[in-house]
Amino acid sequence: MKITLLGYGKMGKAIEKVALERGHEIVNTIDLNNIADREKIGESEAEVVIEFSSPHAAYENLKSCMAQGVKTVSGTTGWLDHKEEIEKLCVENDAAFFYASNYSIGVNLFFKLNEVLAKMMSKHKQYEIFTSEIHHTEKLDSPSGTAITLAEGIMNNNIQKSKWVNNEIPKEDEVAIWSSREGKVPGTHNVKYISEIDEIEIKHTAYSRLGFAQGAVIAAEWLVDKKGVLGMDDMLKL
Ligand SMILES: NC(=O)C1=CN([C@@H]2O[C@H](COP(=O)(O)OP(=O)(O)OC[C@H]3O[C@@H](n4cnc5c(N)ncnc54)[C@H](OP(=O)(O)O)[C@@H]3O)[C@@H](O)[C@H]2O)C=CC1
Ligand SMILES: O=C(O)C1=N[C@H](C(=O)O)C[C@H](O)C1
Repeated sequence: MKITLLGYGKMGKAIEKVALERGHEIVNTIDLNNIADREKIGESEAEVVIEFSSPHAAYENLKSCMAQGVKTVSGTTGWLDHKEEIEKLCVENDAAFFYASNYSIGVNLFFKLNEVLAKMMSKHKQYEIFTSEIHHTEKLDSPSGTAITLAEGIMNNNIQKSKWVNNEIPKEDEVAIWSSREGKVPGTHNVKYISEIDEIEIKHTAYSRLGFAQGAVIAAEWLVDKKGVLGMDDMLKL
């Protein structure tokens, strides 16, 4: 498969390594230095674009890919206010758009576990919900996209919770996300239910970026013969 990487930082480089190991070809890597290439992806030999850039750049990158009808896998976080618009452009231009806040298979199992636990715990009001995420100090957005997906999983399964707040004391209808930035941590997420007498905790710890990169390449392999708006639930059918 011929791949263009849009965004060539820590994730772009990890994805390149996995893609080459799986026998794919990287036909271009685009970052700020050669951003003009972005407008020509549709005419290039790339069969799929993998976009991991930065929260302020993703919207323009994805608008361009969709307008060109390009099949695109994106993992960039912190831009999701525009997601519906990108999905609409995808359909209008007969493109393909695959998005996940986290491409790790383990995290996607953890998302399902979180939903099941949230449903179970919604009947046990003596437990307070506490979610947290820890990432490396270079991370630009807060809270992490993964923490937002976890909070949404809780809200969808507990009618008492209707929004999330970051690093502030939650009101009764809010899910608290506590975010911190430490050293080179690849990504740690935690959901706790705390009562006066005990606590229940589920936790996912990424040891490196390998799981994110593998998941993104597997998503690209899956997307290459598809069209429309797709995600991990469509691919993994967990
Ligand atoms: N969904 C998932 O599974 C995962 C998602 N992520 C997310 O992916 C994103 C990238 O993470 P990471 O690789 O660690 O970040 P980095 O900061 O290491 O890399 C970002 C790269 O994007 C480049 N860039 C900036 N603006 C543009 C632009 N307009 N077009 C193309 N490239 C651009 C940067 O270039 P320059 O250095 O010149 O600014 C840099 O090379 C983040 O939002 C992060 O949260 C990360 C891991 C997993
Ligand atoms: O920026 C990162 O590094 C990561 N970002 C994603 C997020 O915001 O959830 C996924 C992963 O945790 C690593």
